[in-house]
Amino acid sequence: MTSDMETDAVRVESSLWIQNKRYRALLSGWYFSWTEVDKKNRDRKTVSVPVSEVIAVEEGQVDIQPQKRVEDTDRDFTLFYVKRNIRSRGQCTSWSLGRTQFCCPSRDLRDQWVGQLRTALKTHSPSRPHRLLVFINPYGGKKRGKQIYHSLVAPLFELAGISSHVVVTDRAHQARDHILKKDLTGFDGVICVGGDGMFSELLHGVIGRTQQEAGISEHDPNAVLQPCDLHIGIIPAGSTDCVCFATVGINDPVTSTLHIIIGDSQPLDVCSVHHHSMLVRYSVSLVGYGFYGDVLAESERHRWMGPVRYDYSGCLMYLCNRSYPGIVEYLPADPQRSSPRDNSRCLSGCHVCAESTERLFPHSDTSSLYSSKLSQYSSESEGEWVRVEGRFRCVSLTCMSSSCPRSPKGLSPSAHLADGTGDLILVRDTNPLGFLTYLHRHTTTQDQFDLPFVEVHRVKAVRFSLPPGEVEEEEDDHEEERGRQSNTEEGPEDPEKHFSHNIDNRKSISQQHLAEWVKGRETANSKKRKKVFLCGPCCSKPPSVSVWNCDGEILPQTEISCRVHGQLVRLFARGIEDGAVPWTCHEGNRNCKARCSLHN
Ligand SMILES: Nc1ncnc2c1ncn2[C@@H]1O[C@H](COP(=O)(O)OP(=O)(O)OP(=O)(O)O)[C@@H](O)[C@H]1O
Repeated sequence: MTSDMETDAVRVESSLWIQNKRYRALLSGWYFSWTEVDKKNRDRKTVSVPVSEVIAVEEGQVDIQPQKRVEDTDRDFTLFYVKRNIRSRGQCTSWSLGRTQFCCPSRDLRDQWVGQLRTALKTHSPSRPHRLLVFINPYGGKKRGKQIYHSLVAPLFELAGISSHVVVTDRAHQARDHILKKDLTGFDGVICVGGDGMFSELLHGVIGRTQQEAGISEHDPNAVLQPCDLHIGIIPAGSTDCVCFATVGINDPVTSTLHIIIGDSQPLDVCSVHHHSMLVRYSVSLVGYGFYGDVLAESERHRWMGPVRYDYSGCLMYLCNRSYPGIVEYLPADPQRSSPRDNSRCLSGCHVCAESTERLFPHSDTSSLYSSKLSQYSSESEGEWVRVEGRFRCVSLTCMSSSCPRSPKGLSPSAHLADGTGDLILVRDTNPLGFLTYLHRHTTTQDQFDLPFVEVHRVKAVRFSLPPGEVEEEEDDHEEERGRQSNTEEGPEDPEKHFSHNIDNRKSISQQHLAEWVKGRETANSKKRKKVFLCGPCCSKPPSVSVWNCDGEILPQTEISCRVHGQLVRLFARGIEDGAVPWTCHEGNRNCKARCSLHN
């Protein structure tokens, strides 16, 4: 074995055997690679694994599948690492656990290799988590959260030496409350096993706790929020796993677990939603009014259908052919930096997001990025608000592409995960065929913004209000609704009151309850409406006010203001990888890119 420790870059080299074949193994800088040597001493196939993607190095012959098996032999060691499963060209890859068993000529050499590899792992992966707090929603998705965690995730955490404290939730909002109130000393991150609803709980808990500790009021719409230290991990096990899909590229529990283990860190923009001076919610994927709000409200009434309720409600709402009046004001982002129509994709290592880190957090190196209070808007002037008034099929604001298996490009294909901006999509009233074309283009390669009734803007903030007449009616409706509820002994309390109360007390709000309230409001609305619209086969008197869908939750408020907070939280993810970059280099491969140490 030769070893060169004089320079910073460790270099260790020796012959190793895999199943009686001789390999030349090399640990050099950031990579561990092994090259098959044929009988004439010629190098053949090389496999190169970044040290940062090594999961564990174990003495002996070790396997963890189907269950843990250790054969403590003297001259063997087993390497576990991230293995990419290339599906087909252009498609996102899942990760799995790679395993290679090496045999050394002596025990001494085996111990040296194990020692050097473990040292390299510590040096090159300083930000791996050691202790995690895991929340499992036993009722999310197909109710397989516990099974997914215990069979797929826990064995990998154990292999990587990560200890975890597991909480199986008994009720909605338990995870959020736990993060807000309990002592989290010693935890390097919080993990949810569930869907977007569970992620949202963790998001609210982590942001809320960070602001409490920093003494910042979340209710102040203009507050500069403190970026959060505690990383969030998502093990997808819900019926909607959009955040996981948009930040990892695939909904796969093993892929997500491996990202958590190697300590990947993806900053994420978060949009705060306020109603006057009250925080309503935080959002990362969609704040949508009109069609997307109606579909959610309708789907909540059909929960018994399971995930198919979204398709059913989507069809129904399309047939209802509704549009809504509204006033949208937005604060444009700098058009020089990027545009929602520049055909770019925010992929792992995105330069737009990297430049934004420098802009959002000037005068800070990455190590101190989240340990000091930083003003991200200090160097920027606010700019001028733009006002748009009209009738809209939908108004959507998204801080990410919001791609999902159904719509691989997403709501806004060129949106960035961490550039401090969101994309505002305004779909004006149009004929049913036009709107169908818009919706259909989300599932094809055609540009959904290339339609005369659609506009898209990259923004820093948005305000939505109703035209004056509608405001009056809206307020009347609330009065009527309140009156109706106070007269009914068992009637639901006013959700707006209920919700603001809950924000302060961090209690749960039932979406079913809200959906009922929305239905009640629609009925009251249509009774009062003097104007009569013919909107489609399913209803003759449509409401003139819709609801907001905020990451899959219905908001009880209509007039809201939204502000994008750049890189407010961090996920254990790295963004969507470009599938074209090879991780394994076969010597002489012309596609070999910077990731391979052997050919650079
Ligand atoms: N033990 C529990 N009982 C009831 N609800 C819970 C429990 N734990 C979490 N929840 C709530 O369930 C909601 C949905 O959970 P999750 O996102 O994990 O699953 P999902 O199947 O994707 O749900 P949806 O399709 O409704 O978003 C979350 O908003 C969360 O607050």
